[in-house]
Amino acid sequence: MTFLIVNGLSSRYSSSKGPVYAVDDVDFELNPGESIGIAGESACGKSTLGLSLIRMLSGGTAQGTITFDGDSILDMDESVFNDEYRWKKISMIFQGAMNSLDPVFTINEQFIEVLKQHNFEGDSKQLILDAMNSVHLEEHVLKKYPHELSGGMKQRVIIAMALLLKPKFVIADEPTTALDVLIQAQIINLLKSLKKDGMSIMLITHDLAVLSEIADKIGIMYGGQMVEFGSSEEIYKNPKHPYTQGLLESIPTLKGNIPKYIKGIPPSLLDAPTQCRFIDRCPLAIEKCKELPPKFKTKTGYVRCWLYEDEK
Ligand SMILES: Nc1ncnc2c1ncn2[C@@H]1O[C@H](COP(=O)(O)OP(=O)(O)OP(=O)(O)O)[C@@H](O)[C@H]1O
Repeated sequence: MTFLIVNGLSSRYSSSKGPVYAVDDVDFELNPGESIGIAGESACGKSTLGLSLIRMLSGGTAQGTITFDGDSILDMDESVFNDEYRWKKISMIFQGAMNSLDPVFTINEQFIEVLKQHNFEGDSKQLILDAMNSVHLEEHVLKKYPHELSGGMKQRVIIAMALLLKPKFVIADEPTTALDVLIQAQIINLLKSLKKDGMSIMLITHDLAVLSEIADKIGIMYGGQMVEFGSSEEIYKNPKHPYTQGLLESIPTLKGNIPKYIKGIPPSLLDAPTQCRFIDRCPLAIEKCKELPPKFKTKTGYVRCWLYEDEK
């Protein structure tokens, strides 16, 4: 029983240098209450994937199919999507949003403004209190201005804003970046408790270690493609793609393993994918990798790597 099915999703931006292949042919699906972690290096298309799901790509277009609760959301009129989906069923915590709180308004005024923008008619006070409650912030915080709050509290306010209309799916784009480690742990615990209450989360991060706490499934992005997708258990215990293996080996462990790093730089997204995106950095590359690998099925998902061709 899936509630979200993403199939062949490709998102492109136009730029002065030509199209940017920011997301290329991505598939994944989620069951109710399941959460997915999206990991990968900077500029590999993680935010673009999230923005495509909430239809907020600026300067870009998305193709393929996204089915949410049985509706094909890329085919919907913008007004229908806005009235019925955006913020109500699918919401997003944008990267760096805590720095965009308006310094001249109290937190309560900013909540009310958000509700106004959504044409909300109803008991706004109760809705705001519910959202504050779900992020464990006390009512008195509503009277404060952003500069009176710590970074962790501001991030909670941003999460509360995303939860205001009680969506069932929240995309959290790097919600712990720029917070110190203790606050990071608090925010991750908060996301965990939201998940426990039944919310599905897409957690976008470049930090694979953070994902283990939240994600039931993981998608590893590289050069705009999801090069591996599967259950988090499979990805952590039996990573298949050499890039996933490299990412996992780059995490420092308490056992004292020396973290390895992946040499080289990611490909330019200005070039359309015609061969394996990882070919220049892959220690296991073979001749066949000059062809674009399809998605080979794994136990719980797929891997885009020719090394798994025989396991079809
Ligand atoms: N509005 C835009 N117009 C043109 N290109 C864009 C636009 N937004 C992003 N890009 C490009 O698309 C590619 C993917 O960017 P994206 O922000 O999705 O990556 P990311 O994995 O989220 O990176 P980060 O971890 O640094 O946030 C990058 O090459 C980026 O420069």
